[in-house]
This record gives sequence, structure tokens and C-alpha cells, in this order.
Amino acid sequence: MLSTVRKSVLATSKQTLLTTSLRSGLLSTKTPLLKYTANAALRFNSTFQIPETQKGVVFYEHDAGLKYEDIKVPEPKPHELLVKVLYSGVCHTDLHVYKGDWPEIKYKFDPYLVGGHEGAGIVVGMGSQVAGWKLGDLAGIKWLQSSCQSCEFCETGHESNCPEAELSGATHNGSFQQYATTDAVQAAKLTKPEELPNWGNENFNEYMAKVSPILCGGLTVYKALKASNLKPNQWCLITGCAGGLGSLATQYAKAMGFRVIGIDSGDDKKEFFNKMGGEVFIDFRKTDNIVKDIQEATHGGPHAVVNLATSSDSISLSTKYCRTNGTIVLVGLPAGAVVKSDVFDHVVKSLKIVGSYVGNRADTREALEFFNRGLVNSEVKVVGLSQLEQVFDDMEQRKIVGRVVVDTSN
Ligand SMILES: NC(=O)c1ccc[n+]([C@@H]2O[C@H](COP(=O)([O-])OP(=O)(O)OC[C@H]3O[C@@H](n4cnc5c(N)ncnc54)[C@H](O)[C@@H]3O)[C@@H](O)[C@H]2O)c1
Ligand SMILES: [Zn+2]
Ligand SMILES: [Zn+2]
Repeated sequence: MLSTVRKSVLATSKQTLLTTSLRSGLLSTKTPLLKYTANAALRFNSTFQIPETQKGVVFYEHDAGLKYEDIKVPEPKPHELLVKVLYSGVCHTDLHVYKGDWPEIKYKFDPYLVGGHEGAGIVVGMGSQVAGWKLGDLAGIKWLQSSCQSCEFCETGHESNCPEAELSGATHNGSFQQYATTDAVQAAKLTKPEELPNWGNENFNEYMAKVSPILCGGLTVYKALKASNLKPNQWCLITGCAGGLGSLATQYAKAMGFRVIGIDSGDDKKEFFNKMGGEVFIDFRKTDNIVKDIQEATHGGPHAVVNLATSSDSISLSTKYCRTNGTIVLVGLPAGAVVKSDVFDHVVKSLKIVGSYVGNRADTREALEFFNRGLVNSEVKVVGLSQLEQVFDDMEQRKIVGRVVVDTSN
């Protein structure tokens, strides 16, 4: 799947990697180059030639078609990085944004919107106020593009709840383009694979493709599992267990010492779930009594449920089978979803229902560490960025097993 040109480029040493990439075409294009030197506030290095235009997938209004177009390369603001995006995971959130499922968000069409918030790439430029980054560093673009850093939520590490938060792919153009800007404080620091015993420079492209879903999917499920209050050896039920977040949640849960029972549908999804380390799979389309099946398999119900399914009914159902004193974590955001729970059961069983929204910078670093240590294997299918519309169609029809990642070079 990964291009042989890139593979050969990446078999080089650390020092030669970026310049060789430029010669081979990884970082260069035939389009005219911007004269960044004209703006002394921006810092660039001659190693990186930034074109004026690039390929990106844009939409001009919700649910009215995606366009793979030549668009302008954005210029970083003083506090922003310019990232040459190599790969971007496709999260169901990108589909919700495209469909306009969440009217609460103030989407920014200027005049178009570029989705994507699981971008992995190389820092090729930065604004004058950026500190702590060097050109050539590897950076991740997350859903939380920036936060104010001074409100009560930012101050206490709840940055994703910041009322001023900017969101990649929704209020700020995201990672479905070859070059994207992102706030330098919130950008995720990615370790170079050559510094990791499990990886090495020869696997650079594979590393970048696989790390991209950790930037939303991995981070989100890791944080949600922390919010579940589970103790080692307790049962964790994951709804939507064979989707993008589900495949990662299964592995993080296992790595954190929990037993995993998953709900999804289809033999391919069951097989995938078992491969990810899941113990019991319930096919919601095949069972006659899902509550009974779950409670029997877990001897009284799971101690926590992490709801990742893109189904409102499945969320309400989780209040029925959750164990007494258990925690129900809400993560999936189907359009217009509400949780219907029986108050009597709710009180007598003393259930806790909590929402979990991506994670902060520490959660990001920790989630990446699980991946870097090889405790979580991000199983991805890589396709060209130009195929994004097809990926959205497949996602809507629930055909995708695990995560699809787009390669911005084609
Ligand atoms: N809270 C957050 O911070 C956060 C972050 C990222 C994503 N999300 C949301 O999480 C959800 C999942 O995202 P994803 O990228 O994993 O989506 P996905 O499409 O990859 O996976 C969803 C899975 O749910 C399964 N499913 C659908 N109906 C089901 C049902 N009734 N019972 C069990 N499984 C069912 C599908 O078959 C699919 O495998 C989306 O709504 C997304 O917006 C939330
Ligand atoms: Zn996401
Ligand atoms: Zn804030």
C-alpha cells in the first residue's frame, strides 16, 4: 500500500531523510513556490520548499459533495506550525461534520472547509512566536486544534471543554490537505520512529500512517477508559468494537488490564475484534436477547460500558445491561442522540453516566506512549486522499472494519 518511492527514501539516515525526501518529490511539487522570505515574521528553512498550491479535499456546504481540488497552501499565524501532512486517519466525526450532524458547532467555511483531525506529518514552517518546535520535527494534528489556555477548564487540564476551543476540520481547516496549519501548543509531538526500538527509520511511512488514528481515536478511547473507573480484570463492554475507535479501545482496554466484551455486527468484524484481543463478541443483529447474553457472559453485566457505536438505541440499551454500581461512558455522537434510562433502575443500580470528550495534552502523550511501546497496534487500511468520498460512503454503510487512513500524496 505504501509507495516504494517513499519506502526507499525512508531507508536513509536521520540526517539525510528530509533533504532526500525533497529530491525524491516527497516535499516538493512543480507548482510555484511561495516567497516566504518576504515575511520576516515567519521562519522557514531552505530545505523545505513550500508550494503555493496543494491538493486537498474540501466541501462548500454540508452534505453537498466533496471536491478533491487544488487549493492554497495556508500561511501559519505567529503561534502556528505549518505541517506537511503525510497521512490522516478518517474518523466518523469527519463524516458527522460533513453531514452537519451537530448544529451546535460554528463551522468555518472560508469559503470552503477542509475536514480531518488525525493528521501526522513534518513541521515545515512556523510562525514567529512558536517555541519548542524545530523544522523537521514530527507533529500530529488533533481535533482540539487550539484552546485559550487561560479559562477555568484550560487551567485545570480540561482543555477540550474550553469555550474558545478551535477544532481541526470543523472551525479550522484540517488534515485532509497536503499542508495544514495548527496551533503549536496543542499540536502533538510525535517521536521519530528511528528513536523507537519497535520501529526504526526504514518503517517511517508505516509509522506515520499507523500513528495518525492515535491522534483522535486512540487518545479518545484511552481517556474514556480512564473515565470508566475500571479496575484490572473487570469487564469492559465496548459498543461499536470493530470500528475505528472500537478497534483501538479493545487494545487499550486489554493493555490496561481489563477484560473486553464487544458489540458490533458481522463475521468480519467479529474476527477483527478477536484479533485485537477482544474476549466475547455479541452480534447485535443475531441475538434475540442482548441484555441476557451480555449479563450471562460477564456474570452480572460489565463493570463499565464505553459507548462508541454510532447508534442512539445502543447507548440507551447500555443502561439496561450495565452492572450495578457500573459506569457508562458516552463517547459516540450520533446525530440528535439522547440517553433514555429508567430512573428506578438508574437509582437502585446507582449507575454513573459520564461524557468523555477527546483528551488533554497529557492524555495525548500517554496514548502515544502505549502505541510507541507496541502495546497498541493501529491496524489501518491506507487509500489515497482523492478516495475520501468513497471512504465516507463505506463508513456510512458501516462497511469499514477498523480505521481507514488517507495518504495525501494521491
Ligand atoms: N467523544 C469524543 O471525543 C469522540 C472522539 C472521536 C469520535 N467520536 C465519535 O465516536 C463515534 C465512533 O467513531 P468511529 O470513528 O469509531 O466510527 P466507525 O464508523 O469507525 O465505528 C462505528 C462502529 O459502530 C458500529 N455500530 C453501529 N451501530 C451499532 C449498534 N447498534 N451496536 C453496536 N455497534 C454499532 C458500526 O458497525 C461501526 O463498526 C462517532 O460518533 C464519532 O463522532 C467521539
Ligand atoms: Zn475523531
Ligand atoms: Zn480555555
